[in-house]
Amino acid sequence: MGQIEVQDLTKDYGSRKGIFQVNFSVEKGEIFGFLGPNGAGKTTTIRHLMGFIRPDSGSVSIKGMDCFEKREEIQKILGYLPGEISLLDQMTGTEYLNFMAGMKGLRDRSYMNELITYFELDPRSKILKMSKGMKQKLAIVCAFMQKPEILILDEPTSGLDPLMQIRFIDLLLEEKKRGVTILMSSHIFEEVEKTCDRTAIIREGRLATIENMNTLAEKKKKVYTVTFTDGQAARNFAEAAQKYEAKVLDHQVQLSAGGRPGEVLKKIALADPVDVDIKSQSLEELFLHFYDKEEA
Ligand SMILES: Nc1ncnc2c1ncn2[C@@H]1O[C@H](COP(=O)(O)OP(=O)(O)OP(=O)(O)O)[C@@H](O)[C@H]1O
Repeated sequence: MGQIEVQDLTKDYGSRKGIFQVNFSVEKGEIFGFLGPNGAGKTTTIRHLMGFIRPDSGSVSIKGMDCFEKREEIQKILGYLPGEISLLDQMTGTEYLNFMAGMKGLRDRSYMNELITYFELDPRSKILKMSKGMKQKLAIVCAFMQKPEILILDEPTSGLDPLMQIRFIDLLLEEKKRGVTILMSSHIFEEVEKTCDRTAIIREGRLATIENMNTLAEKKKKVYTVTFTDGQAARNFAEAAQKYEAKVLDHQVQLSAGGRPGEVLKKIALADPVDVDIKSQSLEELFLHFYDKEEA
């Protein structure tokens, strides 16, 4: 059984809003991505995991504990980063972190301080006066500081600048090495691609697909741009490589093909070109159609 189990989870808000028959599980040590357009049901699913809402039907459990019945126990062991952060505005960042550390029974504050330094956060000012990015950093420190074995992260990098986004991804990869189980919703394909083992796409409250990121690499189309010394050599090669949708552009030929690259590369090698450039389709190109209402 997975660390996180979601079975036939349904919450019907009426007017076709909500989540319907959602099924997935997340194994120990796995990073599971949760993608989908605005209003698809990511936050609603996550709020069930935190025990904030009770399912209409189906079940949600973490480490075998029902998320609603055992919400107090579960919230204690989880690191949680909410999508919309509401912090205690009148406190300073430092007061807030100390308050939260106290609530979680965290004695050793050394990792908390390491995280503050790592994200270059100055927690001394009042939360009210903090920028969106600063508040996000504060919430990240709060979610990670107790080194939880399970992390639930709702759009964790929203509001972070590009450098901090990279730092966050590195932190996730470090946590993964520790064997932490992570469920993360996101709108950023690149961070999902860099970190997740599997990714689910939710659309209009229903799971559209769950993809394993390793096997996904094989599904991705690749575009091979093959350069020859002259146009005639390019045209000859294109003729021989028609099955790969060959297109001639002056003395270059573009081929595109899915699957493993071995067969195409052999064909290219036989033609002895001067150069080859290979580009893989991005996760965005592969997944974007799930965001298109027309296609739904
Ligand atoms: N308490 C509620 N009452 C009625 N409808 C709700 C409630 N909470 C959420 N919804 C609706 O359920 C749907 C799913 O919302 P949810 O916040 O889970 O989406 P999301 O995938 O997290 O979106 P985003 O990417 O915009 O954050 C939306 O249509 C939303 O309006």
